[in-house]
Amino acid sequence: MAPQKSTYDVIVIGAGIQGSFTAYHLAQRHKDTLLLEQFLLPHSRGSSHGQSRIIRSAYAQEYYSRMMPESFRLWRQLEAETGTTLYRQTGLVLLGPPGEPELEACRRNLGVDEVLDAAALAQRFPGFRLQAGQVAVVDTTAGVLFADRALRTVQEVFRRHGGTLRDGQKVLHIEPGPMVTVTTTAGVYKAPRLIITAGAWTGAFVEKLGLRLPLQPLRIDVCYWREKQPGSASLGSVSPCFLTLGLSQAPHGIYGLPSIEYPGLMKVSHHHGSPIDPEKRDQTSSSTPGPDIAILSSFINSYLPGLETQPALRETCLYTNTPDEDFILDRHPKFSNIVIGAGFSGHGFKLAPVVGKLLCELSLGEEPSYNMAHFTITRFPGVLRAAL
Ligand SMILES: Cc1cc2nc3c(=O)[nH]c(=O)nc-3n(C[C@H](O)[C@H](O)[C@H](O)COP(=O)(O)OP(=O)(O)OC[C@H]3O[C@@H](n4cnc5c(N)ncnc54)[C@H](O)[C@@H]3O)c2cc1C
Ligand SMILES: O=C(O)[C@@H]1CCCCN1
Repeated sequence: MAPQKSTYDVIVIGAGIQGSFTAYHLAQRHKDTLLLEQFLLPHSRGSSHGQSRIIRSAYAQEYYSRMMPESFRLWRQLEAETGTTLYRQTGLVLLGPPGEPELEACRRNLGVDEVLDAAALAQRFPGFRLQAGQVAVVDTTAGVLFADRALRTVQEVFRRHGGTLRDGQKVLHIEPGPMVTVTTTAGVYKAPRLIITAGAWTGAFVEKLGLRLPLQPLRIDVCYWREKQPGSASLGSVSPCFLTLGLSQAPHGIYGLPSIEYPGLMKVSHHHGSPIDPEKRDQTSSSTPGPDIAILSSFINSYLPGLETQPALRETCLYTNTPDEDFILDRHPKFSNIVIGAGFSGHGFKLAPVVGKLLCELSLGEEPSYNMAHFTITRFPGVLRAAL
């Protein structure tokens, strides 16, 4: 057997959606790229699994909404390149109290004048019942990304462009230097550039490289609720995604997507979870309904009368949050040939094509295509440990 190749132009650690898109951009630019993943693919232990994610232009922060046209374009390009459907336009309803600052900022950034009241919303989307005094803003560009399929597709194209993907290899050690050495459970690899996109594991990882990043992994309970009338909230019906802003009973927001994963079951969950060590995620039981489920049940009872009020199914997923919920996309302050992409705080999937492009640009020493001020490591004080 020929000895395994061990030297590359770039090594990317973590084959979730961010690492996979980063590797895809690098390979498209003819960089000899190695993408390493600790688990056998596909897997459901990180943040990128499941069949659906929301994609929307509606963002309160202009620096994200400005990236969305390019992200939509790159998703379409991937669809065209592979002949695969990855996106379904459904629209998205943002709902909350009138004048709520985030809702207003989203409306402004969308360039939408219209604000719907309960009657207007019910006419457009019959499944929704707004509460008195609340309003809705509609993002017509929004829809659902077919997440598992998207991840598989981007990895396939990466390979087609000559990239190497090795799964079932956990990275154990990184030795910085002009040639970075990466030791895994199965081999030793070298490259002049390294990119770390290790999701919820990133904090522990970079700690060994002298960085204390404020990354908090959260365990998210994903809940599915049965349609009383089968098919009423399916992709084929007039059923949009939705997101609440500024509701007092759910300050982090409640969101939902039409029934996709499981016919007849609509996903409705909190945009929040409980702190967890990613290595111990299965040690906490999720079988007993907690207070968060009671809030969701009550929300469904009021706003989505077409659904039953007890969850039919619960799954788990991981967020990795930063304190300001903005991403970290930056070079290591001391080792500039090591780039870090982390802290996607539960909203990174839709932007992965642009994130991948930015991480690729940072790694190749190019001027990034967008203003990176909100994504720097140094916005957090005291991240560089004195010892290094
Ligand atoms: C329930 C839920 C709903 C969401 N909804 C939306 C949404 O609607 N819209 C949206 O835009 N975003 C959404 N997100 C967020 C989005 O899914 C994440 O931001 C995104 O998947 C993060 O991808 P990642 O590549 O950073 O992490 P991951 O997918 O976790 O990838 C990191 C990878 O690194 C690997 N790794 C870690 N350590 C090592 C090691 N030592 N060696 C080798 N490999 C390693 C891991 O195994 C993992 O595969 C949601 C997330 C969740 C959990
Ligand atoms: O990024 C998004 O669009 C969604 C919003 C709701 C929570 C999960 N992420």
